Order: sequence, then C-alpha cells, then structure tokens
Amino acid sequence: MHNATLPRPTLEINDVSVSLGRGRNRRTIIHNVSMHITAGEVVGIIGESGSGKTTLARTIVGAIEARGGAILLDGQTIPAKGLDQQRFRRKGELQYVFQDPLLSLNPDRTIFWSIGEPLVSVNIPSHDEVRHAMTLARLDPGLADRRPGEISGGQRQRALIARALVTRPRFIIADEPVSALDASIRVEILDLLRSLAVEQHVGVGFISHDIGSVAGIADRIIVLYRGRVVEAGRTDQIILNPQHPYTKLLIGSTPSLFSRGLSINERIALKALIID
Ligand SMILES: Nc1ncnc2c1ncn2[C@@H]1O[C@H](COP(=O)(O)OP(=O)(O)OP(=O)(O)O)[C@@H](O)[C@H]1O
Repeated sequence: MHNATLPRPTLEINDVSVSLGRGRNRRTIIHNVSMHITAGEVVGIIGESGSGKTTLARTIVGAIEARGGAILLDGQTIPAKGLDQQRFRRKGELQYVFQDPLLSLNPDRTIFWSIGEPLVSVNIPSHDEVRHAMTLARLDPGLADRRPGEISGGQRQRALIARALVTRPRFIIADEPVSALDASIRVEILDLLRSLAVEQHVGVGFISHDIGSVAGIADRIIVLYRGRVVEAGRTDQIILNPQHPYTKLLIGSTPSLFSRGLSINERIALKALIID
C-alpha cells in the first residue's frame, strides 16, 4: 500500500520479493525489500557480492519481474510487464546506469548515437538534447563523434550517465558506477552523481559494495544482506552507530574519517585519499 506520509516525488519499493532460476534451482534472491528514494537525494544501497544488489536494481527498473510487492512512482504502481510497462519505460522517468560502459555503449556507433538512443522511440534525438545531456554529465560535447573505444574509461562512464540523463529522468539507479574506475576519476563521478541530485533534483539510487564510496555520496544508506534489508537510516547514523553485525563488519574495515563531522563534499574529496 502507498505510504501517504512520504514526500513526493518518490520512488517506492514496497515489500518486493524476487525469485530467479528454473525448476529445482529456483530460489528467492530478494526477500520483502521495502525502501524509497525521494527526488533530490542519494540513497546508497550497500551489500557484499551476491547480496542481491543488481537483482534489486534490475527489478526496480523493470528488467526483472518481482514475485511479490510493488514499485510505485508518485504513488502509482509501475506496470510490471506488457504494453503498459513499455509505455512507462519509453518516457524514461526512471533510468539505469550499469557498471560497465563498454558493455552498454555500442562500440561501432558514435557517442552521440549512444546518448541519443533512448529518445529514438519518441523522437529523432536533436543535437541540443544530446549536448544538454553531455553538459549535465560534464562530458565535453566535442567528443560526440568519437566511438567508445576512442575515449577514456571516465569519459565512457560520463557518456553512460549522459545517456541516462537524455530522457530527463526523475530517478536514476546507478549500479556500481565507479567500481571499474581509478581513484581520482571515481571521485569525479561521485561528485557528478551528487550534483545531479542536488542541482537537477534527480533521485539517485547508488549501488556499491564499497562503504567508503556510499558514505561519501549518500544521504541515506540501505544495507542489503542475503537479499534482505538488515539496516537503513541516515548515512551518519549508519556510519557512526551501526546496529547490525554485518554493518559493523563493513564499517569496521573503513578508515574513521567519516566520524569527524565532515560535510558530504568534504567526504567526497577525502575519498580520493582513502580509496583502495
Ligand atoms: N538469473 C539468475 N538465476 C539464478 N540465480 C541468479 C540469477 N542472477 C543472479 N542470481 C543469484 O542471485 C544472487 C544475487 O546476485 P546479484 O548479482 O543480484 O548480487 P550482487 O549483490 O549484485 O553481487 P555483485 O556485487 O557480485 O554483482 C547471487 O547468488 C546470484 O548467483
């Protein structure tokens, strides 16, 4: 049921369960997960490898059908399948950024083509729309005619973010968007995602196995463990006063820089010093 007390616009994940695999191998990967993301905030979703982060992300964006529960945008259930779902996805209000830009960008096409592609089903992408998305993603519009192999890894990640931004989404789910990047580029992408939330009022779901990155960018954190939310709260609360043993373990291995009352921007800057 929609929670009437939530501020809007809000993306709500309501008691969602997901089962994957066939026959005897079928098992439940996500167990009754509830969470929400409000426009203008970054919500970190943290968990170790295999905890179900990608499955949850793909379910939120409609690539996997939930077994139970609902996903709502502004109180309206997002259609789980069929034409209604296609119609919803075409509007591009909810976008997904993958970890690996090389897998997501067509190697034979220009960056311009890849960024404009999500618009193709609605209209022919204009130069202005693509340039605007590139500018928002802090990607030099002069790179529009290059192929993915002709730009750097950081630029490719920005191209992927521009591709998500071209439909002017209200929510972006970014799945390990910085894991494959060098430390300094990682910080730039974290800063970019943070700015999209604060300046463009986009709601960002930021998925990572790295508590340092999540703590550097998120307003709130959700801790996923074996497909269940074991802890959720404001970032400083979770970092300074973790309750669940698994969260304690995650935080125990992270330097204590976060416990000194630093602002998010200071944390993002410091992240450059403590990564890896
Ligand atoms: N199509 C599938 N069929 C069956 N099991 C699957 C399928 N996809 C994922 N799983 C299982 O679901 C569990 C969660 O996987 P998922 O990729 O969501 O985790 P994750 O937290 O994103 O991990 P990582 O950080 O390594 O990407 C894993 O045990 C995985 O083996």
